[in-house]
Amino acid sequence: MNLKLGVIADDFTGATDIASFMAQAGWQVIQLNGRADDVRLPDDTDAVVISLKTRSCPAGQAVAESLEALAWLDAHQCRRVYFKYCSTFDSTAKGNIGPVTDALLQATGRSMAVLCPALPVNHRQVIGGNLLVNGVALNESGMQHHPLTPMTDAYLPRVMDAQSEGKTGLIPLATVRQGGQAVAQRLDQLRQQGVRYALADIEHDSDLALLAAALPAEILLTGGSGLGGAIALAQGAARRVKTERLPSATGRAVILSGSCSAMTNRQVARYQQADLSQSTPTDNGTTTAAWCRPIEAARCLTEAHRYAAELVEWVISQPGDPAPLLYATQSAQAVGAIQARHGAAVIGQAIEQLFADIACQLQNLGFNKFIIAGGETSSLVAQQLGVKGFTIGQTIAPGVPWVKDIQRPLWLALKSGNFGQENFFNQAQEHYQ
Ligand SMILES: Nc1ncnc2c1ncn2[C@@H]1O[C@H](COP(=O)(O)OP(=O)(O)O)[C@@H](O)[C@H]1O
Ligand SMILES: O=C(O)[C@@H](O)C(=O)COP(=O)(O)O
Repeated sequence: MNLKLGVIADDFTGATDIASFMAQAGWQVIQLNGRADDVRLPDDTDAVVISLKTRSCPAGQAVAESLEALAWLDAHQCRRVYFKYCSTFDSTAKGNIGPVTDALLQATGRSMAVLCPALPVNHRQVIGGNLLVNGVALNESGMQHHPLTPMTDAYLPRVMDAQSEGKTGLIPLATVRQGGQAVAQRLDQLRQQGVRYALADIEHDSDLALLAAALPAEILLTGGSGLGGAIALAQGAARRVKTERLPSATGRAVILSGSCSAMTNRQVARYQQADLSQSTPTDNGTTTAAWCRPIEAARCLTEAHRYAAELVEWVISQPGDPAPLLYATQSAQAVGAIQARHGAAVIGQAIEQLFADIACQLQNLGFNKFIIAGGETSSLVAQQLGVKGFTIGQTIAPGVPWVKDIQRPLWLALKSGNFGQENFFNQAQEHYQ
């Protein structure tokens, strides 16, 4: 095995995101659940993406699991390592992007890392070191309300320096656009200034292409999925024309939404609009379509097992088309009130676990398609479904492909909180064959 790129991703939606961009560029990509030592990789594998759930866990655990993943990549003769984190730089106050980057730098013997969260196709740009989401500053984009990793500062050098051992410097947009030599000179200059992390300004995909071509091999790669896709393209990956596989129309599907991101809120609202004549009242007096059911957060704490069984019964009693949706998705205000009552981590984990329990029971009952919204949610569900690895299928929306369990006839769509159009849940179901 001689992998061109090995990616260590801090959650599962992020992993499918970067895997899909590299696959679209023509690479053979396998996504693994952790180290997955017993998965046999196809001989022509170009890149492996190791999916972890390390975005919001304690920094020490994130470092340890990332180093284990690195050891696996080393053992598979991986030429280049990429640490994939969120295009909105999601991290807690204590990390984990900084600590993991520092640990990977030390373990790989490199002195500098590039930071490149930008993903222009999904409207994430870095200009003057500031991260813009849909044209507004990160801290005004809705990400300031994230349940686990609220982002309250758009100026990334400050965010990175607060959680890492080194100092961040900028590769300005003009330098990126001058290409290879200018970027190399800027990296040298930053190195002489004692800078350890070089944050790249990126406005368009064309800037990513220039950066991908300019970065020397001794720089540790870190960032969102945009740079990963650009690296695959830069290496002439579009040599393979693949027929992408699609989920089978036979077998049942369910949608589980544990994301409270702004776009997921709109997607859940849109999915319920399909036929309001069939709406039913919910406990808080609002109405929801017959195939959609909100989760009552407190019951995940007080009677988790009974509640999971009740929700499974409800899912299997639904006609199935459209796929039933269970959602914990709520507005930032409602989430704030729930967290104040129960604690953010406690309630977050309880809801994730409820979804994972439901998914496992439904899988045992023959469900073969799972559409999951939310990175932490998707990560726990995929881990507990026991998926060892995934092959990458057709793209539903930029950064969200259908993926197939490498060993079983089981399909998943793992949707990052803010990815996809408003009608994503319907779109995902239009891909069956
Ligand atoms: N109604 C709710 N109240 C409190 N926390 C919630 C609620 N719904 C979901 N959560 C938690 O919020 C977190 C959302 O994170 P995640 O799944 O990564 O979504 P995203 O992709 O939008 O970041 C999860 O831990 C989830 O369990
Ligand atoms: O880079 C991205 O934006 C995504 O790949 C990602 O990591 C999103 O995280 P979640 O919204 O928590 O799924």
